[in-house]
Amino acid sequence: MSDINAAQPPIPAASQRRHFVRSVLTNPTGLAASLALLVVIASAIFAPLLAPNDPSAVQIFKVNAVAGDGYLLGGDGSGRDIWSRLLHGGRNTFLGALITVVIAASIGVTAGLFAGFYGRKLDLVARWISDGIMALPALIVLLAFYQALGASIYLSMAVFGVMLSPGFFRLTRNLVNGVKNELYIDAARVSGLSDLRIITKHILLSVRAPVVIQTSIVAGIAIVVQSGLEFLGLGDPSTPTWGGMLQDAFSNIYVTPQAILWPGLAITATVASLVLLANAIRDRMQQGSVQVRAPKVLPRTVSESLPRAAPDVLLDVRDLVVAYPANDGWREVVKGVSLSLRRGEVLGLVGESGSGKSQTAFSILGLLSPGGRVLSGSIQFDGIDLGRSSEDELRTLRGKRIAYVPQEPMANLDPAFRIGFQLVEPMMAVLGISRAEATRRALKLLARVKLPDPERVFRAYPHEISGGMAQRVLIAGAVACSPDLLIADEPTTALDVTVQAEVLDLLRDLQKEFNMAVMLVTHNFGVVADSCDRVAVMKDGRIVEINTVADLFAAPAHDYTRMLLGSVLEDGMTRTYRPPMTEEMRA
Ligand SMILES: Nc1ncnc2c1ncn2[C@@H]1O[C@H](COP(=O)(O)OP(=O)(O)OP(=O)(O)O)[C@@H](O)[C@H]1O
Repeated sequence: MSDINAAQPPIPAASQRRHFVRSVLTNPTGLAASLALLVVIASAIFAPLLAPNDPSAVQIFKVNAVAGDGYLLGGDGSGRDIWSRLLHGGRNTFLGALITVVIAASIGVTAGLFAGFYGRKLDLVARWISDGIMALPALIVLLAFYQALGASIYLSMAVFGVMLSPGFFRLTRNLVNGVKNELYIDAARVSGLSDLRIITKHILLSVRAPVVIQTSIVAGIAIVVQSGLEFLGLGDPSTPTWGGMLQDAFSNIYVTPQAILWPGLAITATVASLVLLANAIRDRMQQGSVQVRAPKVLPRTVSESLPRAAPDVLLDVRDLVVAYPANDGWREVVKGVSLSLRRGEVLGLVGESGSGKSQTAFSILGLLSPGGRVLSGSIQFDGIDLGRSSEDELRTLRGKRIAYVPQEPMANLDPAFRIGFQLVEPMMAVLGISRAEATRRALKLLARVKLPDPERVFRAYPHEISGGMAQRVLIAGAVACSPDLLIADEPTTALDVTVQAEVLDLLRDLQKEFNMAVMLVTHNFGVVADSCDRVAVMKDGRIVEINTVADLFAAPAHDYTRMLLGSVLEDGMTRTYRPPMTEEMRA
């Protein structure tokens, strides 16, 4: 069965939930399973209306009768209507399964939530109990309880619910362990929410999807086990159930072999539908976060022919429009951006949060988030039209000629591998060099980015180094193949202020050494002043001003630039330039 042992991001909004359900139903398996379940459940609910006969009424002349004469599917060994018993049997079978699922999920999920959240002794005790229950042979326990508690299959199913609760417990506990240290949980704690509210609101939300899958599977198991017990003769013979029908049909198999078909089919179809529905939900979850389906109509078209950029221009972006699907069509997040970057030049991309800086950078890298599209415009890199390049061509460019330094260094190193491995493998693949040569170069690069004791860092795992060291490692990896263009997306934001300055100095030195063009995405005009030749100011997905750093600081043309510079001045962050005081600023 699938891996459902991973917490999923919460699916918060009602509209997103609707999209989630819709996308499960657009999967043919999900749709077929849901329809089948709907039919079976509806016929069980409306059994008293749909059943033509009393399911317990015996007609002696209809014993093992063939279909017809008021008995749609024939009569059973006691002369009762198989069709009516099938409908009513569904009711009773579902009731048994429901009891099992409710008890298993309530005990298991509650225990898992609290044990996972609080850990320590509570977790230890809960695990002991769970392991103890799992060690019991379920069938023997059920038979013993049946003897002790009397002939009620529902009591047995309640006991079976307790036996299945460790499955829910383990799943939930593992999921909670995965999410309880997330920042949004810390934020909820800091905001003063009680533990109970955090557990029931935030944590339960993020673990519910795998729990839903588990519920579906357990319901299938409960139906099979209940039918099995009834087939063995347990349960109330006067109550119609699918398992009881199986037993009756089996004892008359040589007289009316077809009678076993109907309860068998009902059980098989229901259990298969539950498992297939669980698989469809799991498949949907594995596709990642909920996405809005892309509208079919594109508002603009990608330009057909590109005028060739000037020879010293390495990157030429023209009228770039990037959009994401929204409920009412496309939502443009980059709205006609044009910029160019010469070889060896450093361009700063500044603007407030959400102004489209990263989306501009990611479209150059060809790494927009799922759903994101370049709707129009063009991106030329050294004469290559990136909009028309295949994914393979882009991958080759990204590895070798266009490098990227991310915002969160730790999140971009794989915790499972040593630093050395993460530097050496890409170098071997991209440059086609031997492991020994790649190792030699990696050590040299680690020394070049001024990491103390490069040998130790080479052998270290990411958690054994600091954030600043991790960023140096990533910079070393980025320049390993002497790229022509380096895109650095707020490379110092996650770092300590003193480390920020060192990393910026390093980037500047490497830029000169490798004569790289650098696109530096930042909020910080101080960084622009220190590191860039030119700067583009973005607001609401557009470039409102682009100029050399000196001219822009000396005479900002746009109100928004002046406002940004004004706020920088208040923070005292600009180290080199001081913007001139405008009338507004004086006021
Ligand atoms: N995956 C996505 N789906 C939909 N919209 C997105 C997605 N990623 C980003 N956006 C939207 O694109 C817009 C621009 O985001 P972008 O990340 O480029 O901002 P930014 O200027 O880099 O901000 P910051 O400095 O905070 O990183 C924002 O309104 C954001 O909500």
